[in-house]
Amino acid sequence: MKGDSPREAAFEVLRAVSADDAYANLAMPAALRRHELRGRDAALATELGYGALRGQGSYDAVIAACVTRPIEDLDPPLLDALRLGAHQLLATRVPPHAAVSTTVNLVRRHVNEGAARLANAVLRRIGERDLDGWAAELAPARDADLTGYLAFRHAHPLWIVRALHDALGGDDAELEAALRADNEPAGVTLAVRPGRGTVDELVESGARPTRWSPYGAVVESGSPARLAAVREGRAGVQDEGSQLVALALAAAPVEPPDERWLDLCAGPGGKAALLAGLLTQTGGRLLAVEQHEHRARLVAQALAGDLGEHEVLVADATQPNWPEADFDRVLLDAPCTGLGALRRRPEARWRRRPADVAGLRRLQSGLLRSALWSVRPGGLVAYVTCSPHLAETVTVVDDVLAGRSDVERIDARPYLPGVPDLGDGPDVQLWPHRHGTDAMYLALLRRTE
Ligand SMILES: C[S@@+](CC[C@H](N)C(=O)[O-])C[C@H]1O[C@@H](n2cnc3c(N)ncnc32)[C@H](O)[C@@H]1O
Repeated sequence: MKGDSPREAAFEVLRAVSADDAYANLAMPAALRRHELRGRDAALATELGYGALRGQGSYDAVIAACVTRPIEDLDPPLLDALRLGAHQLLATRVPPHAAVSTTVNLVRRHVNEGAARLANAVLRRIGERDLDGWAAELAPARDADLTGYLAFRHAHPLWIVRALHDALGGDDAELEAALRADNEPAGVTLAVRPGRGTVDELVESGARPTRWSPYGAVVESGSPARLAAVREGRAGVQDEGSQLVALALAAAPVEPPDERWLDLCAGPGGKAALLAGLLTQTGGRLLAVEQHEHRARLVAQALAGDLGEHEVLVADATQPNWPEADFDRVLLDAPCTGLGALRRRPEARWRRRPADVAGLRRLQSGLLRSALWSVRPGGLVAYVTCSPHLAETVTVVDDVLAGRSDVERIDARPYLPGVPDLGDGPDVQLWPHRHGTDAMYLALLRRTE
């Protein structure tokens, strides 16, 4: 049993995701702890579990081609085990006989002997082709329908492939690179709280500095909680793209005074902590607003050791209860589909629905109006999403600015110094395949009157 603990852990995570709607990035660490997995065993469990979840749509199509009944009629634990087996056969270097026998054993333990026999037959059929072979059999032809082919080959729902295609301006080669990057595990990036922690300290503990953010460092292996700076609140987990967009808001010029900053959607507080740290150095005050009480508590925790003035307010930011035009800089890190962070959330692509976009877009527009209402003439608003979907990015900003003459869209690119491949501006779209960051979007807006 002990030797197979990585597969047990991966299987438990798949079960938690499909039966209980769990988030894999929370379920996996818990499963690793339960099975006391570390080092290579933990890495194997994570690769198998996350890989099976990322590839689920395509693996289900392959499994469906190898069984005679609809896959919805399969016992759910059997289906999850088959997904785990399909991933090992089609996307890892696990020898096929090991992929089959370990999966069959899982099914025997968790379902029954009859299901184990079925699993054995299905997995042998799956192993008759590699992923390209299955794509040739099940996906549209690459030449006839590129997005349909890529959706299968790189395991993304078609609507997401289309959204990324549009956001990349229709560049087919880049689209494939973007899809591939979503399937690459992302390292854990930390941000030090300015004035409280230093990147040198993280580097001395084995992390490597991020390429562009002067506050970031990447932890290649092990839990970040082992670092004293993280345990003591002087650094926190934050993607480099998130750091860069918050830093851009802080770097763009504003005529003094420049001392009242607002974070409209602050939970869980990563960007608020970065902004509060910067404000401590120049003197100023941060108001961090968050609608959900439990997330507001996380913001308060993130800001706990901050030496500057700050306040955390639980409120709906579409209904501001603070004075109009009272802030010099406003960050709106809007709730979004999260399509820019798919590499960190293995199951998210199959859970999100295209219908989510319209509701979010309405909320994003309402929040952006509040942000512009809150900022004083001459002040700046950063509209940020961790999604590159045009309906959540450029379109929201275009819609809200339409017919308004009191807001100027400024070129955000100079405020991400050194970052290459930022396109024609004025907005910035970061990409995992170009920048190694999450796909953060940033529009910088100045109130002119
Ligand atoms: C993308 S997250 C923000 C991430 C955060 N800026 C960070 O760096 O840690 C969006 C947040 O907005 C909050 N939110 C959603 N609707 C809101 C509203 N109407 N007013 C205030 N906060 C809202 C969500 O609860 C969520 O915590």
